[in-house]
Amino acid sequence: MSILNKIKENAKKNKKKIVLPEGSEPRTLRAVEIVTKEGIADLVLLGNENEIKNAAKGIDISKAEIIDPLKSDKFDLYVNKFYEMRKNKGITIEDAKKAIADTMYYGCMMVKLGDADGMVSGAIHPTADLFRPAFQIVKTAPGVKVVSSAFIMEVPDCPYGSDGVFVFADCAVNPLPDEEELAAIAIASAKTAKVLVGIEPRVAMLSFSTKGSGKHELVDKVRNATEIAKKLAPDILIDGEMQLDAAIIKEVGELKAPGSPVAGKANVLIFPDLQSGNIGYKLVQRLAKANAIGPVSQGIGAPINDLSRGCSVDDIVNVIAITALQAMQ
Ligand SMILES: CC(C)(COP(=O)(O)OP(=O)(O)OC[C@H]1O[C@@H](n2cnc3c(N)ncnc32)[C@H](O)[C@@H]1OP(=O)(O)O)[C@@H](O)C(=O)NCCC(=O)NCCS
Ligand SMILES: CC(=O)OP(=O)(O)O
Repeated sequence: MSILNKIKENAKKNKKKIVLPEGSEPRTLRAVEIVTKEGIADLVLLGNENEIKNAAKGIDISKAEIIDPLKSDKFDLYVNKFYEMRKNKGITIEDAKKAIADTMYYGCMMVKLGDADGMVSGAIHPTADLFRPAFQIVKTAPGVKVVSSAFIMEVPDCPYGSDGVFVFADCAVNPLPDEEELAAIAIASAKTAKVLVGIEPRVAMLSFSTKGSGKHELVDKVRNATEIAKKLAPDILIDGEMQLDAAIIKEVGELKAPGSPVAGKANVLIFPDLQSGNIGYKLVQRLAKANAIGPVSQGIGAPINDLSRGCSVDDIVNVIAITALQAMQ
């Protein structure tokens, strides 16, 4: 059974309520039909009811709940909660009303207050529009330094990684992680590989250099991050710095990083910054025709996940299933 089918089957065992703030977005509505028909999750669509119903003509969304934040009897409660959370940042009650009228903020507040188990958005909003309210309302999970994101990559006809399955991070959130943040991203991604994907993580800290072959402060940063991650999580197989070929191809790994427990067999690839991470996953997705599942949020206080604006209907179904599964953990 494919990873996705496993995730969907597990999600069905204990149906969770997932809120979708982009309530009238056409791909989202088609995903709603599939998710509710297959029984993967219960869904809430946010937005103006007429707009949602018009956009859904010919699509069966009858099993989903629709909430218009502006007409909701929870509106004032959410406004007051948000005001209390952010008043020390200088916001007024009017600012709080404006925020909660935005479906992204309303959805995050539903999750925060237990009115939904998770949230998925981002088919028409850029990533920052989702993560800002998520950071402000849900915040990071206890003990987590930084929220990051990972893609589960299924590369067809690929002998590398775990039979073509990889976790790539960070591809969506942190533009320029420092050494500690990079280490935290590596540890969080190993957990995603183990818990969500069910593979034993072998984490490569990627660079343009392998074990000192290149000299630059950017290389030093990846090497230092590797040491920090190893100290923080001695039970995880992490190594670096290394180039992508040394990380995934046995012969190159043996040549460039002899004795490494990870080189040549890495299945978790940690990119040094968001430029390389975001470009890297899209290259593999588009040129190698990989299934890119995500971005899956890591280290956030509740299951809130983004989509790429280039997502397909199936991508949305997949991220909803993952979010439901995260809500069970
Ligand atoms: C995610 C992002 C919006 C955060 O932006 P930011 O400018 O740091 O946000 P703000 O300064 O408004 O911070 C908002 C809050 O989030 C917190 N925060 C920011 N980044 C965080 C992170 N990675 N983890 C946890 N908290 C974070 C801040 O500490 C702040 O908290 P506070 O307001 O309670 O003090 C920004 O990093 C970003 O745009 N990233 C790139 C997204 C992107 O374009 N991806 C490519 C396509 S997927
Ligand atoms: C993850 C990602 O790259 O998102 P978008 O394509 O929406 O920018």
